[in-house]
Amino acid sequence: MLSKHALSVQNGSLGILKNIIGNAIQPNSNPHHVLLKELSTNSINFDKKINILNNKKQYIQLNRTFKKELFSNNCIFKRKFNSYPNSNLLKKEFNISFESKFNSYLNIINNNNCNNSYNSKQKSSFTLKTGFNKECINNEKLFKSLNKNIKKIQNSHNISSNNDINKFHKYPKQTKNKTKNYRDFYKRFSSKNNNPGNQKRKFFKTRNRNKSNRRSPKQIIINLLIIPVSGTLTIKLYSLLEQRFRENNITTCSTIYCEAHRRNKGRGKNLFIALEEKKLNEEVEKKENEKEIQNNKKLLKFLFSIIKKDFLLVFFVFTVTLSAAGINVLTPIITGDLINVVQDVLKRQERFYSIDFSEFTAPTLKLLTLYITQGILTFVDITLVAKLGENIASRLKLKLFNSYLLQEISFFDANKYNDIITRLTNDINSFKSTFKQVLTQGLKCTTQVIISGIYLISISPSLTLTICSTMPIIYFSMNLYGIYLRKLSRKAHILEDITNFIASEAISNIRTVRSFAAEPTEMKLYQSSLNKTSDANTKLGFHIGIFQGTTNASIGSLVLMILYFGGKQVVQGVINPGQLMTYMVAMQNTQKALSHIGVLFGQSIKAFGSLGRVYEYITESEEQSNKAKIVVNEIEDKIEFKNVNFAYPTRPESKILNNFSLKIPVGKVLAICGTSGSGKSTIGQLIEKFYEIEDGDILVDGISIKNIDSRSLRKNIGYINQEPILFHTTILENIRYGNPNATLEEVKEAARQANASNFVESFPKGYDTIVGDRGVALSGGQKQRIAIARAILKNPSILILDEATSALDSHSERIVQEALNRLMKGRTVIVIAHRLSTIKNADNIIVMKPYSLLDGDRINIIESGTHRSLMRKKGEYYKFYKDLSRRDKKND
Ligand SMILES: Nc1ncnc2c1ncn2[C@@H]1O[C@H](COP(=O)(O)OP(=O)(O)OP(=O)(O)O)[C@@H](O)[C@H]1O
Repeated sequence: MLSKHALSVQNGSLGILKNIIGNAIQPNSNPHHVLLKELSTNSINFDKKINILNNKKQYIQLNRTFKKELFSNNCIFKRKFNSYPNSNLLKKEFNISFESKFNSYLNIINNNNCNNSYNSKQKSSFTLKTGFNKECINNEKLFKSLNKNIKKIQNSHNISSNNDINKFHKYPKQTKNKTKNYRDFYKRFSSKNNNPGNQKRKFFKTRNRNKSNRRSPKQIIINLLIIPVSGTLTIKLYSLLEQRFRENNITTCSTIYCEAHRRNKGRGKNLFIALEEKKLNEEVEKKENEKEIQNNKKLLKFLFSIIKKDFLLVFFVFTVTLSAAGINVLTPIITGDLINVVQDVLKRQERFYSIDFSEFTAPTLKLLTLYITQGILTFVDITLVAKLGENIASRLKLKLFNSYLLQEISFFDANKYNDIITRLTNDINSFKSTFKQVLTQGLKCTTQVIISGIYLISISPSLTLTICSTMPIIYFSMNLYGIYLRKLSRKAHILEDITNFIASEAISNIRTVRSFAAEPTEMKLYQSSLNKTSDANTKLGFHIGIFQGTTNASIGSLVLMILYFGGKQVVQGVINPGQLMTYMVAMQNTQKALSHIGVLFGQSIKAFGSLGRVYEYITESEEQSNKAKIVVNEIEDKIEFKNVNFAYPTRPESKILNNFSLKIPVGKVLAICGTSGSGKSTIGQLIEKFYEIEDGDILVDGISIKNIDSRSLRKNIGYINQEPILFHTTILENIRYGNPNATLEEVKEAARQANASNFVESFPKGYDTIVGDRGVALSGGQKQRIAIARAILKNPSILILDEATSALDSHSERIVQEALNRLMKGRTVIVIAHRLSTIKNADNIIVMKPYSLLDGDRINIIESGTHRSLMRKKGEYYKFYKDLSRRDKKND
């Protein structure tokens, strides 16, 4: 509230200040009064405002002209203020520090490039709207008392009401007599020691001296001629320039003011903010436009690079399409010829000549040839375009899929699964179909419109003119309605997507739905969404009906018009009946082609958008993969975290690791334990290079992980977590995922070592058993053992076990643990707390705490050492160990 108020005051003040400076407030309204009143009544608000402005400084850029103008104005203004004879008395009267307020005031003006130049009329309307006048009215009493005081002061100092300040204002219009005042002012204002007392004294002193002292002719010339003339000229020039400047800016100001007015529902208080926002928005808009142009250029280049591989195909499609368009234009002409022949024959029949049907043969044969050629061309066209479309779509899909596989893990955190898949399917498919249509229909329609248009004019220019005057009205109103229809269709599509999403989510989580007995809830949700979709589709159908009906009626009316006006011309002998027929068909074709072009235009914009989305993902992954990397074949020494600071890219504000340092020597076992959310799994993910670190470094054998090729690094790492994900394929293929070249024997051996062979062989189809989507057809322990067999085949030098057995019952856990123990032998192991025995025997144990729970700027590791040393310490690890052993005993 206060800040709004302050803004209003500031805006109002600025306007007044500008008016004072620009002499828009004439002598009777003493600028001091206005300023002093304002400063005194709004002292708190000014302070507040200054704080706001300081925070906003980064948004403010000074316009050079303005800066200059304000600077010069400040000087004049400051002089005026300082020249006031009794500012000290006023200070006392209002008990405020004028100097500081005034400086704050200047600060505001200096820091802000406000283009509000107003003339006096604008000023009054502006101040009225900003509420500044209200302030004045509210403080009328204060103002009156201020005036009284000023009068007292003036009387006590014998200063007439027509005081020097007012004379200064009048200066540009002053005549010879007033030159003296200017000179006095000039001297006084340029004086270094221009405090009010001194100035007053100097003023009278100078006057007296002027009377008594004689001057040299040179000095007289300087005083009487050069100073006033040059001064007058300078001021004239300045006011001229200012006038021009003001005129230029009035339009801007009123726009800004309207904006401010609108934003504040008519109160018009935030002019200043509106000004800043407008400028900021303009800059952002400009940058965005430039960026969009650049992006479109890149996109076209990308599209060209995709299409150019099928250059020959594109060439054939063009040729065939253009030929088909030519035939489409020729058909009505030949039809017209046929009609003329019929008419001739009929005329002759009227005159009792014998009928010769052979005359029909030529145009009929011509028409037949055209229809057959058109059929063949259409066939070739569709086949070629289908091939071209598929080629382009496949290339795009391959590129996009490849980009997905190369994306950083953070990409999958930031983007929804559905969006990712939609771009691969819907977006590319929509682009493909539109591309095909634009290439064939678009090209065909455009050619047809051009050739038919010329032909129509050549048959009857007057008829074409009459028809053309009505066609745009029909065409544009239909297009407008078409936009509305597309909006409705988009809405129906979205609702349909939501309905499908509700169904797919319920089905994919059917176990959860069942266990919570949530079937009725899901049903209700689905039904309500279905109802909405159905309503939207019904509405769409209704409007499509109106659209089609109106379109048909309009086309009918158009045909009628052609028949009416064309028929008249036939009777007048301007055109023959064949030409009328040709005209009618050609016009209908043109009209259809035009509406088709309109639809295609809308579609191509959408398709371009789809391609843009695909391209965005492709370029993102190219940026990732372009970073050159060092290949590591084997990790021989150690992995070292060096002062690592990390936050997940999707949640940059919550820090997970703070100044984290840790050494993991090769061949040793490191156990990480600590409270949930402390970042244990994060360490594993960083070693896998799933995320880039912000600060600090992770060194693998002394090489920064940033420079290491991710794939070569990951080949050395085996990651087994609580919930291993299997592919919807056979057990054999799932185990082989660890090493695609492994033989069946090697797979079986890995399964044996992972304690998986028994249960696999008990299945009727053995290793060929399909595990179901994400392995749903297997138990948790079985999935875990398949994952271990997979890791054994991969043979990694580093193993990360992230709570690998925590979701299993004690029997399965024992079996899996046995397999894990076998897997761990001879490898560097990072165990994220799960089994007491593993933790106990680890070479090093670290205990972590979430960064958010740490006091001050501490690191996440709160304890580290061997089991013995930590137990002796009886700290966090001791508590954790006791908890875990109690839980284990309970489970047993
Ligand atoms: N992909 C992610 N995006 C954003 N934040 C994440 C992501 N993964 C984890 N976090 C956050 O990072 C913090 C540490 O998570 P992490 O999984 O490393 O903890 P943890 O110690 O392994 O926990 P737990 O023992 O419960 O598995 C948590 O606050 C979590 O919410």
